[in-house]
Amino acid sequence: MGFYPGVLIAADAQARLDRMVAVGPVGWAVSGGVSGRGQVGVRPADDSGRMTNSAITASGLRKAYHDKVVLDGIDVNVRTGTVFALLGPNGAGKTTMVNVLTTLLKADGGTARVAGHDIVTETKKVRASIGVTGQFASVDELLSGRENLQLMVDLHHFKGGEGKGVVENLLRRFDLVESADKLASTYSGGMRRKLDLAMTLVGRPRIIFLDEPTTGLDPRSRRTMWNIVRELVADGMTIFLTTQYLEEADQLADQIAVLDQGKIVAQGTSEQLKRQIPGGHVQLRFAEAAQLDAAARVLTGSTADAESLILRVPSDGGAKSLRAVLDRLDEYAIDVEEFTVHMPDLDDVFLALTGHSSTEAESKTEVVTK
Ligand SMILES: Nc1ncnc2c1ncn2[C@@H]1O[C@H](COP(=O)(O)OP(=O)(O)OP(=O)(O)O)[C@@H](O)[C@H]1O
Repeated sequence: MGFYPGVLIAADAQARLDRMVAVGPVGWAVSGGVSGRGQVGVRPADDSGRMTNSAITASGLRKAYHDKVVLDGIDVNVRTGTVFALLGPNGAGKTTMVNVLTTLLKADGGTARVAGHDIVTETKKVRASIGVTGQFASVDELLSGRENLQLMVDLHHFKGGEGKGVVENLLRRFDLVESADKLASTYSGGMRRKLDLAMTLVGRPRIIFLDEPTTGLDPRSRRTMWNIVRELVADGMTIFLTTQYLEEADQLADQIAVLDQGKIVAQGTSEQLKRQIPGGHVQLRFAEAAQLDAAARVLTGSTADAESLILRVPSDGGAKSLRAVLDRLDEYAIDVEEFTVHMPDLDDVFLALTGHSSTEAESKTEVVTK
């Protein structure tokens, strides 16, 4: 699933222009430098005009396709200037959630406000406040990077020189200067994603929806995208991110919601989620069954797997408890082949919460583009 933010932007250029005029002249931070959290972001106001700290709120959102329930009463609260990650395997309903919040799709029930505006009754205002990049970039392949950006600028009707400044600054900020005049069709997957995001930023959105921004990217491009996201948040933007990568949510998100079969099965910080499952353990591999049995007898609470000759010993991963395990083995002259410390990660969380691993989702990951 994915969608084409270009349609959204084109349909709403005037509203964005109105907002930009209200906000003031365009001035891009070339370096993407830190300007302080919350400094740039304007707090949304609710109907009574009160300022709120929530960039996005949703309550009881429901959506079904025929008899298939995709969103089954979703509640979220995304604080302004933070990264919120909606984590789930393929088909969990992530794109549907993004489409509903960005007003591209009507929910069957529930309410939501984005940038303080109701997604049903204030569609235009919502659209004027957000930027969206999907899994499938809205980049026009027959244009160069610079031309794609210029097209966005033209849609926003910047005045004269201001528009040129925006294009050049974004090219520099996203490290696209060298390839600016090459056709986007020659860009790598990572470059295309960067260009897509740069195009979204032309409208100076306060809230950005990134629908699986790194799916299919190689590890280096993924890290580049993570750094860009961190810079955007440092500049005061709010990011609603969907991902099927546990590490991505762990790395970027202030809050993570785990979506499974239409429901949010857990929500919290990465640390809070990790705390919901049993603690870490030390894994010891032995060369012989006799050694495994001996170790199992002297290390209390351990569980042995005779086939793999592996013993799991509960541990907090701290130096003290690790030393205690090794000292005990020494004391009984038991030789260990391999010693690894395993602290719980989000994959363990997913397994504990949903009863199934996220491996299914990750193994689907499409062809990696360089
Ligand atoms: N227009 C549609 N008509 C019918 N079913 C749909 C439609 N759009 C999505 N679905 C179904 O709804 C479910 C959720 O889809 P969605 O795209 O929201 O999931 P996702 O978590 O974004 O997954 P992916 O990572 O594969 O994009 C899937 O089973 C999908 O097949």
